[in-house]
Amino acid sequence: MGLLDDLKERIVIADGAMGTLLYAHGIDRCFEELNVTKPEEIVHIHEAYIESGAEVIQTNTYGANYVKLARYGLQDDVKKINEAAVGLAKRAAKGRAYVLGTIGGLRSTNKSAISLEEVKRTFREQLYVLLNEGVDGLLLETYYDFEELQTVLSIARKETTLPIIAHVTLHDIGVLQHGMPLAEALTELERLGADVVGLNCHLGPYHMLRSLEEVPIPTRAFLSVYPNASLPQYRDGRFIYETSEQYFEETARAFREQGVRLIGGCCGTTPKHIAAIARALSDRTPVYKKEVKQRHPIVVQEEKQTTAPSLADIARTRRSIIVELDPPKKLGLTTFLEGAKALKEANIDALTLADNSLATPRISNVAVGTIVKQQLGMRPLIHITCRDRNLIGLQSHLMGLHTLGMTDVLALTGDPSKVGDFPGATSVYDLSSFDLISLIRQFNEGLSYSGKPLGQKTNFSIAAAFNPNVRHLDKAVKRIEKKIECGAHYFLTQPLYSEKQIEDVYEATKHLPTPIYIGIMPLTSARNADFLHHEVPGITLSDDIRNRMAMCANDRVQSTKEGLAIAKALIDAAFDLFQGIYLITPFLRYDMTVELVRYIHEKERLAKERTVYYG
Ligand SMILES: Cc1cc2nc3c(=O)[nH]c(=O)nc-3n(C[C@H](O)[C@H](O)[C@H](O)COP(=O)(O)OP(=O)(O)OC[C@H]3O[C@@H](n4cnc5c(N)ncnc54)[C@H](O)[C@@H]3O)c2cc1C
Ligand code: MET
Ligand SMILES: [Zn+2]
Repeated sequence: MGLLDDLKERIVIADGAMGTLLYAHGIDRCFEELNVTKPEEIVHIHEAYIESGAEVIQTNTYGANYVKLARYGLQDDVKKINEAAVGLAKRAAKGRAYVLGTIGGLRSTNKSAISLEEVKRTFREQLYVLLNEGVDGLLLETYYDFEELQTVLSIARKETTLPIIAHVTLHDIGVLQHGMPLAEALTELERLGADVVGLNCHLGPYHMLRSLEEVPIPTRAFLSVYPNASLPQYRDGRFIYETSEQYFEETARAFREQGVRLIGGCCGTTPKHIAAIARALSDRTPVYKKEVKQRHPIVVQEEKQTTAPSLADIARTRRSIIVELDPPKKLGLTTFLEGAKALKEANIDALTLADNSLATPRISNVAVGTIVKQQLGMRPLIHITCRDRNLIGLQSHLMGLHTLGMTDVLALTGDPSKVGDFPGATSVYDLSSFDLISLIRQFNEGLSYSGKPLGQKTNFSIAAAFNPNVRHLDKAVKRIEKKIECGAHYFLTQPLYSEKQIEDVYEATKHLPTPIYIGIMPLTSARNADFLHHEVPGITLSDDIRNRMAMCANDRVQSTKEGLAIAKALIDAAFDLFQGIYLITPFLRYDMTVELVRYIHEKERLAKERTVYYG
């Protein structure tokens, strides 16, 4: 008889949390290291769960993988820690309980931070140790990212015929992080060969029950659930979980009605919770039938389509000029608004507004964008970085932009705080630019990050950054290809300072379907040129350009003229290759960008005249 035979006959009780129990005992570092340094404590916890009624226990290896152990400098101890864990669980089980080798998910919000290759490598390393040590089955748990779970489950299924339990983790009731319904996910896990499918962590019993109400009893696999004890409370600098055991007893019976066969606990649960489950389900009788609640169809109101074409569409069909005018670093908008007005009169397609560029605080670009839109009737393109807002703040920000009717956004990782005025400030980076682009695309489908319906689809047109000022242009192009896969509609480049570079960028990107706005920023002085050349990573100015600026070093009028002449030559180089031109206004010197806008329009007019004249 094995675990699967038992599950065929009856409900099986599993253990509860390890990590939060150790944390409650005052341990606030690598829990898995204790397999080696405090083995008795781990054995003691396993025993407590078995004595409470657990027939299945899991090794203390949730985070015993290369990536997570590296946070504690223990990356070389993957084998030692996993080997020890299996030994301790077996020692405690003494044949009274099945021992599952646990492997936890790596990816959370910042999906792109860990590539699938890294996921595979890390998983395999841990998997082989656990299998070699003779576990009775595998528990793949706390997978927020479904792609990751599909990947590791497929690997594990090829490597072993032992029972595999595969658990997703939800942010919200009934849906995975990108909106996939739970029932669909569990069916897919069954198809990939999991013997037991279910969910663990993050949600307490109430939300898990509501999630399971929409899940049919699987045909071949068994259903499992490991709820958290409750939502955690933050008290006196510590996280605390609280639930009554009575409540756990009641919910265990309700889980039985949902067809659950394997039931344990996740964060916050203790041997007392497991004892409560065992009491509630003392006869272990399963149910074979249930009524499945139909998922409410997601009501998504189509966003009223704006009649204005997107900046991507504009650049596909005609010359398009967008101009960056940074929100001021000091209070007061007089000069800024004069500049915006002058640019509007010069006839630009949009005003791009940076998000605290160079990690230095400026008046919020949404505040400035609102004024520009409402008072001047201009089209703002709002830059959004992942530096200053966490996943909550970013989503709230996007909802706010949608509400204000600002649909043009530039999704960026953003300059790190280290480079700015407040180097000690945190750079949040819950998401990278890739994740942010994907998030905005998901908003356009009417779903929040957690997969929850937003009630409406947003209508964002998504721009992304392209930095050709790198040693290997092909690598930068690969990055933008990845951004296109994530959902980017068009690109804005960093400022370029050589005609040859503009041609190289054209050659390297002409296969792409997305328009590119070429960045051009006029030089204002010799010092400005020297700064860019020597201190801004990636930017190189030719000797000729620096000499030209140096020749008029102390003459503002001449410097402006020379800076504009250089910029115009760059515009000439870009003109026939790219329809989109992105002018960057240096130091609120809008007189310079206004002049360049006029120059482009004039060039355009002459080009059209020539076409008419020559046919
Ligand atoms: C058009 C434009 C507008 C910008 N606006 C703002 C703004 O409003 N606020 C602000 O703070 N910053 C802004 N920046 C700066 C930007 O955040 C940094 O230049 C950033 O490094 C590149 O853009 P990203 O944030 O999309 O980074 P991503 O493309 O997401 O790159 C993030 C990080 O990955 C690494 N990386 C990037 N390219 C490569 C490569 N080829 N090879 C290896 N590693 C690489 C770098 O460490 C980089 O910092 C802007 C940049 C551009 C081009
Ligand atoms: N099962 C593991 C533990 O209890 C992981 C829980 S989810 C973070 O420590
Ligand atoms: Zn948990």
